[in-house]
Amino acid sequence: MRLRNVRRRLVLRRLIPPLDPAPANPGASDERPNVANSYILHIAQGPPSHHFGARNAFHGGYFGFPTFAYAPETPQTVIMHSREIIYMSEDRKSAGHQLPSLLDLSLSSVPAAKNGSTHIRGPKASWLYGNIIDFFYQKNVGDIDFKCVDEYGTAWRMALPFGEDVLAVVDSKALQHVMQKGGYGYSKKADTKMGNRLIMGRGVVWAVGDSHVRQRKIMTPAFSPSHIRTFTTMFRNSAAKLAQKWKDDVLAHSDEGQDLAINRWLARITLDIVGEAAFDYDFGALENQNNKVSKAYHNMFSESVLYPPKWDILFKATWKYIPEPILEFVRFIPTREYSRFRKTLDTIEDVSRGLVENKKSALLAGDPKSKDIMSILVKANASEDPNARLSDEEMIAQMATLTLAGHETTANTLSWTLWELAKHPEYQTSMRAEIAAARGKVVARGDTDFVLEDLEALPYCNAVLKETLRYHPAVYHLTRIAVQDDVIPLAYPIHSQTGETITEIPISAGQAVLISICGYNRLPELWGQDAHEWNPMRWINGDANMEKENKVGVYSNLMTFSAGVRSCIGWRFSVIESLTLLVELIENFHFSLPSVKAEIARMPTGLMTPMVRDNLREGVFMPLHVSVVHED
Ligand code: HEM
Repeated sequence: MRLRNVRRRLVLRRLIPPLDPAPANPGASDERPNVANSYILHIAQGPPSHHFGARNAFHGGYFGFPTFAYAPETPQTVIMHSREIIYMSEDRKSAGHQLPSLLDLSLSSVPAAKNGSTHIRGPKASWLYGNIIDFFYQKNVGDIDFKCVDEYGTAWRMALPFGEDVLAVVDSKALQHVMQKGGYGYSKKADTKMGNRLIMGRGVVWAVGDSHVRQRKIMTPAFSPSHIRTFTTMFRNSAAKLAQKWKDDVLAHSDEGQDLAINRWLARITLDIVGEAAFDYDFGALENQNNKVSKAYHNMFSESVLYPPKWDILFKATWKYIPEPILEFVRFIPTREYSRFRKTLDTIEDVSRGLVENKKSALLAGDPKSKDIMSILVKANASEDPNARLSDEEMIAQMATLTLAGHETTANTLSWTLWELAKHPEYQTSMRAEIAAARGKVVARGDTDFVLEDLEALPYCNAVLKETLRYHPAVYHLTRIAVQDDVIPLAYPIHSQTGETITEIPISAGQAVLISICGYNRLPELWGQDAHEWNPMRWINGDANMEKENKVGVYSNLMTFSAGVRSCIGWRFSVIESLTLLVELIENFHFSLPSVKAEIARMPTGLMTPMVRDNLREGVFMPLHVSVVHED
């Protein structure tokens, strides 16, 4: 450690001219900053949200350099202590520049971890690939996480390529600290951010720092509980359309029912639903599976992300060193992943561009009634306040974001739900009975269909959905990077390599953290000894994780929709939509395992994707036998 510091200082002296005596910290403290531990940054002039010259930064720790950046236009010296900017030269201040917000710092300016989590136990890893290959080639998503929890407890150490250390956590207190209390203290990694950009554009999933704060704030009203409720009738109508389609066309000539690739139908209906809710636009996916948007998304992840080539794993590990404007060009690399992402994004952006223009004209022509999400965003854009507006590019990106984030994940969750129900028909029977009883009440009060309160009062249906969200979280991992030095507390102590008990983990700025959603959702300490079983009764009997002290996640103490300032904005949308579809399907159809035996695997395609083990070429595939429920 000392050697590394000495090396750092020597390199620093050679690279950077001597500093003036260090100024007092302009903040509350009048202590002189410790220049030896400071980082020197030359920043470029730019608009307030510009990620200044730090884009051009070397990532310190790897080569033993301090974090250092140089931008040739109007360079500006700033001294940073850790990630805090403690000094800005007078000429810059007198030119009206302010100390930039911490949030504005690009990830590439984060110094690499100093101590990391080296005393924490973890599986062996190769220096070149870390444990990444194991993750991409695991038989079923979660295999590695569950094994590590068994062996090391609620936190363990793994590696990313080129020996970068990553701290994996499933501990409730740690996750609460990192995701909720930490606010923006843990940001997205450069490769994750770029990955988000490639599939969704520069919308809210991609944005970090101030840009995220602004985008999220503008979008939040469109996802308020009261607004999402207004979609219930549309969800019900769409569910009824799917049921009718199956009865009239698909199953009409087979009394005994037949095997269906239910995932495809679910992807089509959830795409139509998000189209209507987000743009008031009918993608027409249910009627026409060859419509261009459905076709673009069909098997997008399984055909691009599954089993990535090794060169690409290493290539992505270098992205944090590459300035973002240059990284943009990876879109044009003619390999299966980058071409597929680019073509899909271009397709949805084309549709969105036209719709944004139509919405703008409709609003100008005085159509204030539209309740779809895009109309709300276009209306928000009439604000005088630039912080309450989205650019056209951002608006288009939000649409690409909502279309992808809003349909694949929900369709995936519903596929897993019906599969579990096919294996556990007793739950279908209980659900059908409670739906029939509720239907009786609806008829008795003179209504034609369920309202949201009726659906929310169905114990088995809600329990089955929650249990599937716990057991098969569509997004199973998130990665973050610590913006500043921190201490992560643990609810469940672990043992270090030398056998000491560890109750908290000090980390340095730059430390990568892996949030194992699938691991947390199956932690025996929280969910009981049967955590690895799909058992909806835990929600009915009250044995599910009811932890109050270290509550984490936005829904039912699950991590499935993440937590904190970047939690899933669409979780309510998804839960109500899923419940609506599930109730309609169980009321009208029986689901059982297909006539041809198929081993369903949880494949790592970026999402936890159901695929048939012997038929991976088919892509996402959940074949189930479906037959119509006949009234007695
Ligand atoms: C079962 C269904 C769903 C699951 C499991 C899910 C899961 C997640 C997770 C884990 C995140 C955090 C991602 C990250 O930090 O990188 C997220 C973010 C997000 N989700 Fe969902 N989601 C679902 C459905 C939806 C729906 C229906 C919508 C919209 C209609 C939606 C829109 C979003 C958006 C916009 C974000 C980004 C939030 C931000 O960064 O501020 N999701 N989702």
